[in-house]
Amino acid sequence: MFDHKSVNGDKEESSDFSLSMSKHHGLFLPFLYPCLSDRSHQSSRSFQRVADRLSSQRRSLSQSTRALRPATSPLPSVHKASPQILHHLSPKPDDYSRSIFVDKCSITVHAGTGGNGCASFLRDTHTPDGPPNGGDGGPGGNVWIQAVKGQTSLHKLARRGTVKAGRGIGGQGGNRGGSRGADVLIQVPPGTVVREVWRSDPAAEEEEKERLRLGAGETLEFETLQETAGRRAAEKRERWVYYPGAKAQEDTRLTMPPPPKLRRSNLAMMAPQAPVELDLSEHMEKPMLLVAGGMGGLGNPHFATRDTPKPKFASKGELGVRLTLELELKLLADVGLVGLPNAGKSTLLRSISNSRTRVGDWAFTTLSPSIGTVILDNNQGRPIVRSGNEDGQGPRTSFTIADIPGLVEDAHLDKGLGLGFLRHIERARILAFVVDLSVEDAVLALRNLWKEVGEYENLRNRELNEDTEHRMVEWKSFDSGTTVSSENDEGGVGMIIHPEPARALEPLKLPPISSKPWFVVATKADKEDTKDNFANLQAYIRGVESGEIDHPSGRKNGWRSRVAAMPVSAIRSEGVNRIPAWVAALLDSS
Ligand SMILES: Nc1nc2c(ncn2[C@@H]2O[C@H](COP(=O)(O)OP(=O)(O)OP(=O)(O)O)[C@@H](O)[C@H]2O)c(=O)[nH]1
Ligand SMILES: [Mg+2]
Repeated sequence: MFDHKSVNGDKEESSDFSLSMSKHHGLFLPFLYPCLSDRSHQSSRSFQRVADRLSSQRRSLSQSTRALRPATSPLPSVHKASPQILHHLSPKPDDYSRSIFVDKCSITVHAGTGGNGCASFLRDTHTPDGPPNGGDGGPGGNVWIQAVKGQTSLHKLARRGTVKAGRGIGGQGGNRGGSRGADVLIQVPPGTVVREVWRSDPAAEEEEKERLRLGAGETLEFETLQETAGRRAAEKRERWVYYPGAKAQEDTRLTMPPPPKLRRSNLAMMAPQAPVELDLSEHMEKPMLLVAGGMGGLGNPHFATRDTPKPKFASKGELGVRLTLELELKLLADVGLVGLPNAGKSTLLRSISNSRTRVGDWAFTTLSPSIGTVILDNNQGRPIVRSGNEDGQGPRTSFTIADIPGLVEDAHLDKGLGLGFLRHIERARILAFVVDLSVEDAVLALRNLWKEVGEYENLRNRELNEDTEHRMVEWKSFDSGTTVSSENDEGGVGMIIHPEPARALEPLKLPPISSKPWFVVATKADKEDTKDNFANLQAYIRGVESGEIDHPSGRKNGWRSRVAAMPVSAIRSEGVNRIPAWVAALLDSS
């Protein structure tokens, strides 16, 4: 049923797919609630087969000694010590792995500085005072960026803070050029948006200064003789290296040519134009150049003239470009688990993925999102759930699930763990609403969750509009261009700031939450007296799907095709194997 053709291919098969999807009302029940099942659906068989295979595979992996209960037997209430509860799903308080998750960070990137040129002269037995033969310095290292599958968080980069490429090696005597500095590669998860906040580009800044100095003329007039002397002395220090034999005093008296213009390497043409704005939504086979290293300095033969045939100086390597970038995950995971505190989200995540997130019988056990990966493979190189685009990147072998900390009422007013966590919800491709069947009316719980999500979305849109208006006003007060000029009191000369001050970035634009595919996971179905609650929930979902009942977000064009409610007992790992197959099919069709 979930093969490639049925998802991507011809009409007939896809209609079979949607038919079988729409018959889910009978599909998910026999496992936990046999009396509610509708046995007439023949199309559920293959689905059941896939789920059973996943189930047997997982059972053998967890080495559970649990005996399967006959499907028709009544389900007893759960006790902590019950041998039927899988120990990794009801772990001891300290049995969890810490997950460090960062979805937004800012880093400073330094392209490598070029190596210095060399000032040396040929010396051998027959040539005591030979011609200049200093080699050029090597260029500085480049910084590359690549989105790679399998990465889920930016925490490593956030901790690193600054990424520096290697410095070019200086030239040597005998016309030997220095080697290139070491490149660095920044790896980010697919779905990362990279935006430039600040840039210092010595070559561009010098060009700009030169243009203003020559073009406007005023600046030169204002420069006193003392200032000019100061500038030249600074240039001597910053732009030149001297032959070791040249005496310190001689340095200052040397008549130096004007320093060579700062150059850009050919590679720099490949780097994205300033300001950098990249949306790395897909896995990249090859890295992409972010910023090229500075050019190496020139050796002393470059400065030999008729008047100075043996220059005792060479130029220094050029400083590399420095950037401050803001990295933000636009896509957190394929599925986001949304539910009240203590609903059982972490247990569910542990039962279907490799995650070892913390589980506890109290609210707010999970304090920051953690991501689990669900492998759709039978560990023998064959996908157990066939999914993925044939013409795209081949079959899908896994997907990711984010355990988002519990939502409470008025979370959109920053209550509970607040807005930060609502922000994560809009970064999941599919939403899985987790409701606890044993606590309260599941329909009410679902509607409250949607209400919070909807309120947050309204709030965010309002903020976004206000922000845009604010920006428009601010924009008018500045001159456009690379320099920022502000009129002084007398309405005189503009002030030129190099490098440009940091930019304020707009919030990312993301698709509306109500348009995301969603489904409901009704957990703790093993507890007593949950049957009616589930039946109500299922009737509600059926109504939403058929359009008789409004979308729970209250939006007219909210996503309502193929909505489902699945009863599961995460703690016993019962009913959960339907989730991977369902998600894979949703991912394929969205
Ligand atoms: N009987 C039963 N208990 C469950 C089930 N799933 C989870 N629990 C229990 O419910 C409690 C809360 O589970 P968690 O997975 O920590 O809940 P959570 O939604 O992650 O909670 P927060 O992290 O606080 O938002 C734990 O004591 C679990 O053992 C289930 O399917 N059946
Ligand atoms: Mg949790």
